[in-house]
Amino acid sequence: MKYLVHMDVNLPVDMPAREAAEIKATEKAYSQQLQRSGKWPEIWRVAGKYANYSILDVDSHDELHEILQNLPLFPYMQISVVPLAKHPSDIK
Ligand SMILES: O=C(O)C[C@H]1C=CC(=O)O1
Repeated sequence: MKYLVHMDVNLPVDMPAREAAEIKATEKAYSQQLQRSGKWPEIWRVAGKYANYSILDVDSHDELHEILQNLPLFPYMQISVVPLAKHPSDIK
């Protein structure tokens, strides 16, 4: 099951720089582990914003929720999810 996920990050302005750097590094490792596993096949930066559009490919709504909830930046994100169905004109 594929989902288009929009993540908009808003770190508190008073978060210490070291804490912000640590959380971003942990987030990157978590994201890259999921990319290697095939569950997070696409991630794109929204130009000019601390936001991304991603494709996640998982087995269930529950698995998607688990992955998103475990994002280290989850407490600082606005997330929206669009479930994707196959388009009838897709030739693949
Ligand atoms: O930078 C972001 O868009 C937020 C987050 C999502 C994956 C990752 O490595 O960081």
